[in-house]
Amino acid sequence: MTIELASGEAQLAALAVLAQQARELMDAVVLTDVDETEIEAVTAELVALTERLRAVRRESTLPHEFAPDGTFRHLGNAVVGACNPHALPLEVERPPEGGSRADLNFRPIHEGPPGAVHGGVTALILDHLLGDAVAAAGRPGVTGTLTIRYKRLVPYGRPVVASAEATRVEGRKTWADGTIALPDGTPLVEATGLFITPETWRLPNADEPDE
Ligand SMILES: CCCCCCCCCCCCCCCC(=O)SCCNC(=O)CCNC(=O)[C@H](O)C(C)(C)COP(=O)(O)OP(=O)(O)OC[C@H]1O[C@@H](n2cnc3c(N)ncnc32)[C@H](O)[C@@H]1OP(=O)(O)O
Repeated sequence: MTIELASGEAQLAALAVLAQQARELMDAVVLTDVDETEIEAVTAELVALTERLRAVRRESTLPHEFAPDGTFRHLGNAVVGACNPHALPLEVERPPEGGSRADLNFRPIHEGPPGAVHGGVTALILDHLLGDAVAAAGRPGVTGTLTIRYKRLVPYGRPVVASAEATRVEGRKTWADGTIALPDGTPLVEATGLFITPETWRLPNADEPDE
């Protein structure tokens, strides 16, 4: 059985709480050291819980939309979606001086090299943040290219700061730079991306170079 995507805000709020619990479950799974009997018992309970959630299904994840308060949101997004357990979720701010930034804390579930965050995970975060920065500059687009320079291992369990800004516009193409850094500003990962506004998103002045 499927239902329409339009859902009440109470259901979405409950779903966000469920997604957070699912994140805590994932964190518990990667760190648990209980014995195999307990693992099997928990697994059996999870099978039953999974089937309860599957009883009524959407046809796709929660969409890009405007919330009742007028803010734009994408609750099903893999990076920022409060209702998507895969999402950190990243809480992106747009400072008055421009660009985009987010305080974040990676977790053991994000491990790549021993004791550090997987490079694909930091690339995911920077892809989104650079994309948000070009959107904040009025040039929303999809990633054409993303270049990452890994300068130091990224720790999990410690606060880090991600930031990005649009740097150049040329027709439908917009470039952005970004970093993930320690709170003292020490850069850990740097990124440069080219974002392209698809023809179907055509902006009124998209063919006019801004420079
Ligand atoms: C409703 C939503 C609202 C959103 C509001 C904001 C929300 C808040 C922020 C969200 C932030 C999300 C951030 C995550 C963003 C992803 O992760 S998006 C997912 C990853 N990216 C993709 O899947 C893109 C897949 N590729 C495509 O869709 C198409 O190839 C593209 C990129 C739209 C280009 O197609 P096209 O428009 O047909 O391009 P085309 O006319 O051939 O070329 C145009 C120009 O771009 C160049 N170009 C084309 N492709 C490339 C490329 N890959 N590399 C370099 N140059 C290229 C061409 O050389 C050409 O250059 P010029 O000759 O004009 O100098």
